[in-house]
Amino acid sequence: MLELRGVTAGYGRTRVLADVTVEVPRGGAVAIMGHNGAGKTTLLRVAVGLLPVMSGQVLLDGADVTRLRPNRRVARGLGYVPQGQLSFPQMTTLENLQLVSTDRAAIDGVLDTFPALRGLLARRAGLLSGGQRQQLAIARTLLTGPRMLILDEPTEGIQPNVVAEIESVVTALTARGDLSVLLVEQHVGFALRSTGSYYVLESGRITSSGAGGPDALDAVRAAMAV
Ligand SMILES: Nc1ncnc2c1ncn2[C@@H]1O[C@H](COP(=O)(O)OP(=O)(O)OP(=O)(O)O)[C@@H](O)[C@H]1O
Repeated sequence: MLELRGVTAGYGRTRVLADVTVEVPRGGAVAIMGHNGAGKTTLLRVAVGLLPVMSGQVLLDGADVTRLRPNRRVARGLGYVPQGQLSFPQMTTLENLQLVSTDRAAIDGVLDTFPALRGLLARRAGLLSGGQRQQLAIARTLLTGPRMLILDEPTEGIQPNVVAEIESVVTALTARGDLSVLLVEQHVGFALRSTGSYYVLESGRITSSGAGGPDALDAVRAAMAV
């Protein structure tokens, strides 16, 4: 479970987030939506500990982690997949995974969620498609065994015909029940289908929130049209 309580944060003296409160329940999945520049990545960076709060608190499984460094949060079960499908391009898919764990059983377990990667283990990551590289980035983070997974725009820069593949991976993860997920995603339909609740962030403030599902589509579109 992850909670941001009344978080105000930004860069230098510039405030980007103002009094933001977000809760991801244990085993639940939450989507954050909003226009470019609304502060979504900033919110995730605060959750992970890459950016300090100006005020407010971050709680992980009920414990106050506001002052903990990112590596200490990871040790407590936080996993973060930043934007950009990051991988080491000269290394193979398998070698990229082995940077986190050389336990073949653990790698096999994670690959169950990424059947597309199984046949690509010997291929250099630099030769993978954007969608495949995104799956590799998520798989690598899953190898750290997180209970709380943070995904920043997994479909960013992905060809439209592969977005459904990423959606099915994310949906499989959010359906697991033993993993909490915080998802930033521009594709509103995908975000609502794969999560249980949503928040809309506009100019650093939460302007709308509610239960997810297809019924929320109109509410979110209206909130984002303002
Ligand atoms: N390192 C930084 N230094 C100064 N300002 C920054 C920095 N990173 C982001 N910002 C500013 O903070 C605001 C919010 O940026 P952020 O990346 O959190 O938005 P976002 O909602 O994730 O946008 P996008 O959908 O484009 O990724 C923007 O005005 C941005 O210019």
